[in-house]
Amino acid sequence: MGYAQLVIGPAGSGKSTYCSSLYQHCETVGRSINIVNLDPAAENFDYPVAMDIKELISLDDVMEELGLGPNGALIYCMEELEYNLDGWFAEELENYRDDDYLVFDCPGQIELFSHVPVLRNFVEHLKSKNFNVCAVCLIDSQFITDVTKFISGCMASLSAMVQLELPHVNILSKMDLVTNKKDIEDYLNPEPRALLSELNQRMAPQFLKLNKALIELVDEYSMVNFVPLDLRKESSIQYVLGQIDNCIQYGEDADVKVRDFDPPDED
Ligand SMILES: Nc1nc2c(ncn2[C@@H]2O[C@H](COP(=O)(O)OP(=O)(O)OP(=O)(O)O)[C@@H](O)[C@H]2O)c(=O)[nH]1
Ligand SMILES: [Mg+2]
Repeated sequence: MGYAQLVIGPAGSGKSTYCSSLYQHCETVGRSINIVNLDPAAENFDYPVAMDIKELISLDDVMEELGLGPNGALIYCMEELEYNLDGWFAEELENYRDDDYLVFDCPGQIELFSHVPVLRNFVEHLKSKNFNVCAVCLIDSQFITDVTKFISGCMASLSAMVQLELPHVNILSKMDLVTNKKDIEDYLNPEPRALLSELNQRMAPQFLKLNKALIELVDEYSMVNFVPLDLRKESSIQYVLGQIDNCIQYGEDADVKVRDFDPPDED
């Protein structure tokens, strides 16, 4: 059984920075982790790249040779990855053992969840190779400043959830930039009724029914569950990682192993 995180979220939400902080954290605690770059446009990396989609295809080449714009070229690159799941990707994957832990740093384009089934098929492929996969969805805390933005963040996350059908950990990134913690706390574990009344105040009267439906949706899908992440704090990274590990049952077998080899009491 392998373990994998699929790190997703809007452009600039902090995915690559999260991956590199996670890598450093794991170095510190002596845990093995492999970060994979799935962004064909990525240029600089703050983490050692275990696998790189750019070895398969690069965005610049596609834009130049096919005359596509950046978003079209990205879709083309990701479809190329899909086409090579049993070829290039399977060969790369063979370098990893059964219990290895992979973290996929994805591109930020929303089209990847809303338009094309690439990531979904990618996930199915990982599952067929016996990986336990979890989606790690980053939302920039700077965007969650009022109820309308909060709902919009929830919807983005929900659309990924529905497309990918994966266990999901929602993360509020860049907590170091939040000066007034109180503003954010209202959204970390919000009361649906409080959200609704706030939303109703913000919107014109004809939206009352829609607001109610939206809040119910968010509530029923348990979307109102964001874990704050402050990369300055080792304890925060550790907590987030713990939540994700839990999701993919990482460490449960290891626990059993440790118990099996417990030395007998000496006295
Ligand atoms: N203050 C602060 N800045 C951050 C944090 N995480 C990311 N950033 C900054 O936000 C910007 C975007 O971060 P990235 O990690 O490149 O975001 P990304 O989601 O990988 O972006 P794309 O790959 O373009 O989709 C960079 O300038 C980062 O330095 C954080 O926790 N705190
Ligand atoms: Mg990135």
